[in-house]
Amino acid sequence: MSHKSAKDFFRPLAVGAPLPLREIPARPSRAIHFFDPSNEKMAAKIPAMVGTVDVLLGNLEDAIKADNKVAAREGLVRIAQSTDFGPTQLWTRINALDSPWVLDDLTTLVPAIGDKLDVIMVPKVQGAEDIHYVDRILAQLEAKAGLERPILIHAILETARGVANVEEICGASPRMQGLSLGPADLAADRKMKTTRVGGGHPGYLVREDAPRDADGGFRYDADRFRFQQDLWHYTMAKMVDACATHGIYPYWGPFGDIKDTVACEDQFRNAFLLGCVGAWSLHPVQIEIANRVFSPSVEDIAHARRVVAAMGDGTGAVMIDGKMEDDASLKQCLVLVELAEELAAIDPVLKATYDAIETPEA
Ligand SMILES: CC(C)(COP(=O)(O)OP(=O)(O)OC[C@H]1O[C@@H](n2cnc3c(N)ncnc32)[C@H](O)[C@@H]1OP(=O)(O)O)[C@@H](O)C(=O)NCCC(=O)NCCSC(=O)C[C@](C)(O)C(=O)O
Ligand SMILES: [Mg+2]
Repeated sequence: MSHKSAKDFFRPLAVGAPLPLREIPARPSRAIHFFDPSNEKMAAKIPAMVGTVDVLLGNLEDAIKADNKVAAREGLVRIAQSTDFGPTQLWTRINALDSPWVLDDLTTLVPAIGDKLDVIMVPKVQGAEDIHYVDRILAQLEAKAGLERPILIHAILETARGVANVEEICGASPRMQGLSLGPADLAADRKMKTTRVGGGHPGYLVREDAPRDADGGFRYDADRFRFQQDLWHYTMAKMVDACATHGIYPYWGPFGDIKDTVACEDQFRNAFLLGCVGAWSLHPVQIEIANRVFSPSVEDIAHARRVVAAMGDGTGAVMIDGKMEDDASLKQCLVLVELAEELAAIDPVLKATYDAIETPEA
């Protein structure tokens, strides 16, 4: 296998294409809100959603009927050209690389709205070769269109091979912005036996030990505590490590049970706690959940600022509320404080909330 030199990695892949980025900016992306640009009712709502959600994503792949693929592509061009997105990012999800639509997706979108598109989400990525293909064709199209900044790539992890190759996918191009977990396609590809789009399953559980009866035997009753386990823990943790290693961002994907906002919140919070920066929203009701869950809480920020103030130059150890704090726990607190600052910069309500927290004297 041949490897690029470190310097080659940051040279454009086509003459005249913009220089690749050396770091992926930490732009807030708590909710990636999906809409179908061929659905007129949905599309009509998009301009008014600018500023209420971090990312608006015009979906061209699954969930768009085959007969509407061209209308969705053209609808996205129209919406992008006629909307001022302000602080909100515009992303798209193109069709799969083996589909009859993807070449036209790329050759239409980049010249028409490449200056407005921040990120292109690529579904069903299997390995680095898929990223290399998109990387080169984007460079050619960017050069032709005279674009000044590179469009970034986000891969969906939704095949067993993609999961096995997750590290090479993350490191395949300086365009790589992040990964989302696609629980529906991944379940099908692995032949998992859940038919749900994300979430737990009542059959995937651990049961309390059988209690002993009076003569020292066991009572194997069905009626014992059961704890549902997380079907997605392994994949999510693997994805988070791969993204952190390569300096890109991990996301939970969709939660299909739109009416169960409580379980959606749980799924999103698990992802937040494990290191993800956001999740997808499929319906307007999920935007508020993601915005809340992927923003550090007032309690977390109050605590983190206390630790920052108490740690002075960042070395040594102190006691706060009976707990030891040191260099490492200070770093944990700085993760939350820095995230809060990034979010406050684009979310005035959150800024006011964080500003109102009493900060202790150093
Ligand atoms: C779930 C559905 C069918 C319910 O649609 P509905 O019309 O039944 O919902 P509703 O509650 O009746 O809608 C209320 C209002 O909100 C509007 N609305 C509703 N949704 C949206 C939206 N997203 N954006 C903007 N507006 C929206 C809708 O048009 C309606 O407007 P109205 O009040 O004027 O009548 C609908 O919300 C929808 O189609 N959402 C997007 C689905 C989607 O993008 N799926 C693909 C991503 S998941 C995936 O691909 C898997 C993955 C990763 O690949 C893998 O795991 O493998
Ligand atoms: Mg999928």
